[in-house]
Parts: sequence; C-alpha cells; structure tokens
Amino acid sequence: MDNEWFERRTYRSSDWTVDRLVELKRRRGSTISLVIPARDEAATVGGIVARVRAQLQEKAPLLDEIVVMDSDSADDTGARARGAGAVVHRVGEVRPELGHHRGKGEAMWKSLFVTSGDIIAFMDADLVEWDTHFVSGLLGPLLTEPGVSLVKGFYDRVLDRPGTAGRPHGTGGEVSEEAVSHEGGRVTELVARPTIALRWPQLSGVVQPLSGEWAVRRDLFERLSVPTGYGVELAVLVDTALRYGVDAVAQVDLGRRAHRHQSLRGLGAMATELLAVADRRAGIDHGTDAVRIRQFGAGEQRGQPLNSTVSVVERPPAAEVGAGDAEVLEGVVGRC
Ligand SMILES: O=c1ccn([C@@H]2O[C@H](COP(=O)(O)OP(=O)(O)O[C@H]3O[C@H](CO)[C@@H](O)[C@H](O)[C@H]3O)[C@@H](O)[C@H]2O)c(=O)[nH]1
Ligand SMILES: O=C(O)[C@H](O)COP(=O)(O)O
Repeated sequence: MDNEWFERRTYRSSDWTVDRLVELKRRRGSTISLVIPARDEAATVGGIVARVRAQLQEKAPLLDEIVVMDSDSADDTGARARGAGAVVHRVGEVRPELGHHRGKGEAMWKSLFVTSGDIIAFMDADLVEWDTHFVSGLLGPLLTEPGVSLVKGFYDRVLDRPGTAGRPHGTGGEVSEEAVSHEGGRVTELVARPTIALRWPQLSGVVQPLSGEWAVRRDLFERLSVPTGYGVELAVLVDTALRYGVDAVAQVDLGRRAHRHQSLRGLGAMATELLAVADRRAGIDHGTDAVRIRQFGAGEQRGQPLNSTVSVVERPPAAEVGAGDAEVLEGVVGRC
C-alpha cells in the first residue's frame, strides 16, 4: 500500500466547517452541483433532498443546485424528490438523441448535460444512516488542493442490526452498538479490493473504492468514459489514477453509513460489471456489451438456472459528445 499517499490524501469531514467551505467556494468562484442518481427510491429520496436542501442551501449557501437523476423509476421517486425541492430529470429524457441505457452510471453521465457546477458531488438515494456532511465533507480537498480532482468518501458500513430484520435502519434503538455488524460492502471486499490489490496496488489505500458518495471536478469527469451501470465508481477511480496519478485522488472519513442492501444475486451482477471494467482496462476485450450470467435458485428452486444479462456498455467522455454526434454514440463505445 502507498502509505505516503494515505497520509497525504486522507482527511476527515470535520477538517472543514460548512461556513469555511462556503468562504472557500466564494473566494475561488466555484460552483457546486449535488447529483443524486435514483431508481425506485421513493422511500428515502425526499428525506435526503429535504435535509440537504435545509442544511446546505437554506442555512448555508454551499450547493448551487440539487439535481435528482430519475433512473427509470417505476415508483414516486421523481415526485418525492421534486416535492422536497430538487430539480428532477428523467434520465431517458436528457439528450434523447444520444440513446438511453439503464443503470446508475448512465444517470451520472447524463447529469453532465443538465448541471453546471464546476464541482459535482454524488450521493446515493438509498441511505438510511447518513448526514449532510456526506456532501459537504467531500468538498474540502477540492476547494483547498488544486492537485486533487476526485474525492472519495469512506465510512464504516453497516451490514446488519440483529433483531431489526425488515425494519428500516435507524429504527432499531434497542440494539447495542456492539451488535451492529460493520461487515457491509460485500462486493467491495470480495471483488473491488482484491482486483485493486492485483492490478492497481497504488490504489489500495482507498478505504471505500465503491463509495457512492464522491465529488469530482467537472473537467475531469467529462473527460472519462463512463460505464452505464455499477462499474462507474471503479472506472472513475482507476482512470483518474492512471491518467493523473494517485495524488489526484483524496479520501474523506465520513463516519458511518447504512443503506438498503441488494440481494446476493443482484450483487453478483454488480460484481460482473466491476470485473468487466477491470478487464477492459487491462486490455481484455470480451467482444460483447452484454454478458450472460447464470445463477441458481435455492430451496424449492434449488439447481434451477436463473439466466440474466449484464450490460457492460461504456459511454464515451461527455466532452467528446457534441450536438449532432448521436449516431456515434448509441450503444457505443462499448469497447473503448
Ligand atoms: O439503475 C440504477 C441503479 C441504481 N441507481 C441508484 O444508484 C444508487 C446506488 O445504487 P444501489 O443499488 O443502492 O447500489 P449499492 O448496492 O449500494 O452499490 C454500491 O456499490 C456500487 C458499485 O460500485 C456503487 O455504484 C454504489 O453507489 C454503492 O453504494 C442509488 O441511489 C440507486 O437508486 C440508479 O440511479 N440507477
Ligand atoms: O458496495 C458494495 O460492496 C455493495 O454495495 C454491497 O454492499 P452491502 O454488502 O453493504 O450490501
């Protein structure tokens, strides 16, 4: 591990007060967009937007815009987010001539066409244990260190609170702190971290390489190709370090985070997307934008194959996308 990088580029969110960040932003003439990609997050997105808006727009003028990218939601995500004060875009309606893909990365890539901040902070919409320092805490290194272009959040990751199954995190008051499991981040531990150790050990000091809470300079993000699905975090981290050196990356301790967990099969698909990102950057071309995976049922369905397709498409750098380039882009750049 690059201990020197860790020492140099690891911060705590408490290193800057919000007032100090507002002052730094004003002095530098920076503008800051918060983007929240959300698919079917009606249960949580309104509360998240409302809290961020109250603390980081109304109480302190830190964020210039709060944008929710509604990623093909079938529930009330858009209405809840709008009701709480966010600007909401349906991903498929943004630059429709560029085509549309499902997935988180697609929502983040399309956000580049509807936001204007020169710094963009991203935050997931399924958080149940978090606070507004998950946004403000990411900004300090970008506002004080010109060499830093990407800031990753890190935290303890709650996997389970025994006795609270089926209840939202944060409502299990009777559970002792010792009983809370911090073994969350299963894809991080079983796929991302081992991959980084093997391929990019210079990044092994990054505590949460897949964290959905990160901030980036627009002029960096729009120069990177962007996987349309869950590969976006690994791709942005690796490509930033390969292109600009590991010192362009910083990380900030944000405390503790809990979120809605996906099924193990869902995580299997996510892991496939991450491995596709890693292979592509190692020059391995699988010759397809849609990988077929076979998983298997359990119990009554034991041994029954469950076949699905995982998209591994990547969008080209947004900076290379001009008006009228649509035909170059559809489906694309899959194997760039
Ligand atoms: O098609 C999608 C899928 C997800 N999301 C949103 O993206 C965020 C994160 O998605 P989630 O399914 O909660 O991902 P996790 O299981 O939490 O995955 C972790 O690991 C992923 C892979 O690196 C990261 O993308 C995530 O941010 C990180 O939280 C949430 O706001 C989702 O609503 C979309 O906008 N579109
Ligand atoms: O980031 C990850 O590793 C995946 O989102 C899985 O997280 P979980 O184990 O906390 O559900």
